[in-house]
Amino acid sequence: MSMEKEAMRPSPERTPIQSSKKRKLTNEKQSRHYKDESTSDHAEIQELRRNLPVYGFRKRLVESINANPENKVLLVAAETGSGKSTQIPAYMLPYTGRVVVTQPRRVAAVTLASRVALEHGCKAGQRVGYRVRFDDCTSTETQLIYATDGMLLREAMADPLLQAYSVVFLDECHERSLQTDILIGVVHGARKARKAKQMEALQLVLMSATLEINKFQEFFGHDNIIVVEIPGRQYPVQTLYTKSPVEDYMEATLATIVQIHTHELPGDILVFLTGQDEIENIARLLRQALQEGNEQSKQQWTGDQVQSLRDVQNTSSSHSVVNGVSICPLFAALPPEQQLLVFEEKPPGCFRKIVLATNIAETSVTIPDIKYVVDTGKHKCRQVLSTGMETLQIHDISQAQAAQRSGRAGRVQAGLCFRLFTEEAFTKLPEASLPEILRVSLSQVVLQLKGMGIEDPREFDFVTPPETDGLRRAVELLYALQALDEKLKLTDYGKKLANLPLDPMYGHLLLQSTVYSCTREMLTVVAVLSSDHLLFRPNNELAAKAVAVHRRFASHEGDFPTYLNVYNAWQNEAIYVPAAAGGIKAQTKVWRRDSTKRLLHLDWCRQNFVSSRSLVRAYDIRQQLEQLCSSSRSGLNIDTTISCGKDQIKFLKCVAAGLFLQAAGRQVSPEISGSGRVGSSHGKYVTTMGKESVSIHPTSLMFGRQPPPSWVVYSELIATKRIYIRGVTQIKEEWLKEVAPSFYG
Ligand SMILES: Nc1ncnc2c1ncn2[C@@H]1O[C@H](COP(=O)(O)OP(=O)(O)OP(=O)(O)O)[C@@H](O)[C@H]1O
Repeated sequence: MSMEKEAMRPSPERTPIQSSKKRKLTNEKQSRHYKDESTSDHAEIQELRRNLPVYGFRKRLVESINANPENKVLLVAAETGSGKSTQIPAYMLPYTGRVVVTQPRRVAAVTLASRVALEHGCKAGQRVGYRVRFDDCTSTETQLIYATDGMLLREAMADPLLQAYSVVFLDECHERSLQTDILIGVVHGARKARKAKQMEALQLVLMSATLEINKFQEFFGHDNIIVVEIPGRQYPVQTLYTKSPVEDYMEATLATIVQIHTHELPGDILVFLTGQDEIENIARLLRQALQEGNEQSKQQWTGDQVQSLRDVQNTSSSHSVVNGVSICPLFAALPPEQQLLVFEEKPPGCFRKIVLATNIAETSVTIPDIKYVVDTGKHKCRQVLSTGMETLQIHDISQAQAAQRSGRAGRVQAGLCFRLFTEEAFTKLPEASLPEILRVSLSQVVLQLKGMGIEDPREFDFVTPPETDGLRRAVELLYALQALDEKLKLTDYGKKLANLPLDPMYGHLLLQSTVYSCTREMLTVVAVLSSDHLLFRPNNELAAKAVAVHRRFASHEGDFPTYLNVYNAWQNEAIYVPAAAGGIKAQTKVWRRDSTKRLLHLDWCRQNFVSSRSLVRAYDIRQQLEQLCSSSRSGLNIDTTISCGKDQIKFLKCVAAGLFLQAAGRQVSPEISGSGRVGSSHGKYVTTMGKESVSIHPTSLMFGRQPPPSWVVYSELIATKRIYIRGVTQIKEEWLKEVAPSFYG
């Protein structure tokens, strides 16, 4: 791609967004997450807070929430970076009981809590804390909780009146995430119920930079809301467009990063890509470009070492420093502690950070020192096909998302946003994103609503009601899982499913393990499925070695038994001590005393081309699921030690029983069989639900297996140019009738 610098220059008529007031705080002293209060410049942080646009509105905001006898809903619309998420909830603290602020994403909830704790002179978990799936960092003294929307929804299942809270803030409402949308209805219901019972009023605040005020006026009623619009932003962000459409946005991304790096002033770069694959590819190409650049002009880029950050496995998705440039990936599947590395200061000798992120960095997060944003204008989002199957596909973003992305610059200094599309293309983007409720499978939501006692989901107060077809499909799925009875009431089994923080299908897989006596094994499989890809395949000369090493884990039966083999091998051959129990230091101590020649966790992972992060995350999730399953409070009371041992059939039947709705049979194409290539990796399968034609994904161990399995179940569908299945395990067709007679009988 030829992307001339001139093409990216701002045209005179494009005036950058103006700051309401010039601020002259230097960014060197910006405090970082997790920095102890004693070492931070508290006075400077307080001055920063006073300089935020929302500060002048604090009295009005507090009064709107506090002196609000009619209990109206407050809508706050203010620019990105103006202080909504960090300041407004905290303004309420002296005047109210417990406050919860929801975020669509966990990284935002965690980093906001850390930042606000720092601003208030405490540590996360004290007065300010967070709650995200599999991680509760709150205590009895916590008054301000940042939580993912999913976590608050889960709390509402146990406490529909949300009695623990005085004020609920729903942040980033413009995103219309499924859980936030449902929460709006749930909190609305809780408010009415509390009023009817003459209990303390529950205050509700909706916040966003790009709030569709009309939509919410319609929902709550014009007279029931107070709108506070706060103008101005802290620092200006100049937006630049390409002169003509780019042909290949990956190429354009790389060229733009290199262009910024070589021609623009110091400042960190945040790049929005669609997923892990793209991030890893750009990271690899960037490392090459930086190394080559260094060969050509050593004097231009200081620092000449390729180094890895401490404790981080050197894989293509790891943080790495090349010639003084730190390359940091940020995507949802990265374990939380890896995600947080992005927010840390650059290592010594490093003068620029380049963050390669998915849309998890799009809202609510402040990555200090970001001056440049590169926006591909794309994201990956879930979409239900007409057959009811859910896929992940790449789509254009909305104008609201583009505004959020550019808002990640200009938070601690003036910024520049490079949009890799034309201005005309921008005007053609939809103003707001299509609410997630219209795009995704609703089975989990229907299960949650039923768990909250809402018998008929059609009667729920939806901001945007889902399509009847979507609801019908969700109810059918839950009925097929026997979570609902003939009258569509939640069964006891359904209650158990609703208590698991898992997709209903994975929850079902886990609960089926009690029937097939393989709970120990299935806990591991479900934990691995909730983590990320375990096996790491490098894109370089080590690829063949990795394939050979992986062979020892490979099970002829497919991906699930292979996951189990990897996890069990790690448990037997590696020494791992979780951070809470002493981490690396404790591991090294055990290792010194160990006579069995086990390897340290990271060494084992490196040697076996296994992602250390995915294993640690799977380990954490497994621990928590195990606790939940065995506790009587959850109503599950499962013996988590029951194992099928070497009885592979029990294990495979359980996989079939858990995923019977995701089964596919092999379709032998005549032309392929005619050419004698029966069973080649080109083999296609047809799903039993929806009769979709699918292929095995190349990352599955089943890809290209000879002979190919006749019947499989799968954990995931991926749609690119064709539809692929991943997490593929071989089953027998006759098992389907045995394990799900009411469906296949
Ligand atoms: N971790 C951090 N490090 C440094 N400064 C921060 C940090 N978090 C927040 N800030 C400062 O506080 C400002 C306000 O952040 P806040 O997240 O409250 O804004 P916001 O209005 O909620 O933005 P958005 O709509 O993008 O979520 C930022 O612009 C930045 O100047």
